[in-house]
Amino acid sequence: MKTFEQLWAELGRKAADRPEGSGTVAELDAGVHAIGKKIVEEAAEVWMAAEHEGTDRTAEEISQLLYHLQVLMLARGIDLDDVYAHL
Ligand SMILES: N=c1c2ncn([C@@H]3O[C@H](COP(=O)(O)OP(=O)(O)OP(=O)(O)O)[C@@H](O)[C@H]3O)c2ncn1[C@@H]1O[C@H](COP(=O)(O)O)[C@@H](O)[C@H]1O
Repeated sequence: MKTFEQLWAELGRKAADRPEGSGTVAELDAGVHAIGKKIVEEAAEVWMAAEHEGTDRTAEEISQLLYHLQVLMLARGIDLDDVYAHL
């Protein structure tokens, strides 16, 4: 288990160190357009899970959506504080 902030720190390190086999590095290399499509796909899966599946499945889909949102933030150079400023 990890928190949103712990995942953010981990993904930041992956983006900087670019370790072999990292899905995050591959997704960053695919670019903002591809990451955006992944976000839309995961958002739809969150919606479907919330309507038709259980709490655990919905939480899992939400975690994947949060992951892809963080990858997009890295791709666009957006920090947590940039987002928190709008909450
Ligand atoms: N939390 C996640 C995470 N959530 C979602 N995903 C990715 O998003 C995909 C979503 O799963 P789906 O089943 O919806 O997608 P799919 O269509 O079956 O898979 P794809 O064909 O799209 O890859 C997964 O296959 C992962 O590629 C994640 N990939 C990585 N992480 C975490 O990110 C960290 C860094 O990961 P790496 O960069 O891969 O080392 C690690 O702590 C990981 O646990």
